[in-house]
Amino acid sequence: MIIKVLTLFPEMFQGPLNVSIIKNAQEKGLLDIEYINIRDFTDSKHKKVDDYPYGGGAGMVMTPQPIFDCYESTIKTLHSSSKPRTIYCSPKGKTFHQEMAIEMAKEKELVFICGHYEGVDQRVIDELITDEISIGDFVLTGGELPVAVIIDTIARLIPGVLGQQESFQEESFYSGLLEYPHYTRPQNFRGLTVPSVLFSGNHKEIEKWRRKKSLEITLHRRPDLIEKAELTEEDKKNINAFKNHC
Ligand SMILES: Cc1cccc(C(=O)NCC2(NC(=O)c3cccc4nocc34)CCCC2)c1
Repeated sequence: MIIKVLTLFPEMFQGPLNVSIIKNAQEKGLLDIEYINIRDFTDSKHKKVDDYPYGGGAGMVMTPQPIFDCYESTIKTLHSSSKPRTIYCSPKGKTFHQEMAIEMAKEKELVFICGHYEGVDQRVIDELITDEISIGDFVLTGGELPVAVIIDTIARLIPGVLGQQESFQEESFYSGLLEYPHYTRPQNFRGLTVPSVLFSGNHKEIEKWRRKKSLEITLHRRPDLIEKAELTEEDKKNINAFKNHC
């Protein structure tokens, strides 16, 4: 997959997308991420990329010219004849969730445009953007971190990016429930012990315990996920038992 990120701050991405699994994916050639600095495309002699908002008000707005020129130059380097999927992260966007990551991971090429200050001139969104996406309801200083989050969720879905072991984790998410508690060595840490079922070697019992813990945690913290999950008869019995105990 080829990803182009149009941003004023390419350095913002050097940390999160240059380590571990995502770095590995790029080294394996499964993913090619290029950062293009929008500032390199401004035609103002003072390198201006933002300006005061028409109609007044606080803050600055990113001007359209550098973004349009940066975008047009970028898509020339892409292979798809049609206009590529172009994502703008913003508080007004559709709330991001795993299904959207799965759908985007099927694309061969993706372009991200990062807003900063108060955002981009609306004409950028109207003319260039195919998907306006939000990662949640909170205030940020810029749209770079949301782009990094979305790239992370997509990259791990590209075949070959996750090792055998990690991709197994993938399955657990699709159960639609929150994960059971994880434990590792030592068995007794400062007197804090690990549930004994995990040493029983009885994989059926261990699976039952894990499923029960997932249901319990999900019921308490994200009951909305229970509605959507595929539940067995045993799951429903366990849920009723939890509800009766509460
Ligand atoms: C609830 C709310 C209301 C009004 C403004 C803001 C706000 O944070 N405005 C600042 C910007 N925020 C985001 O881009 C941004 C923020 C949050 C989630 C996101 N998911 O994608 C992009 C996201 C917009 C231009 C530059 C940064 C937030």
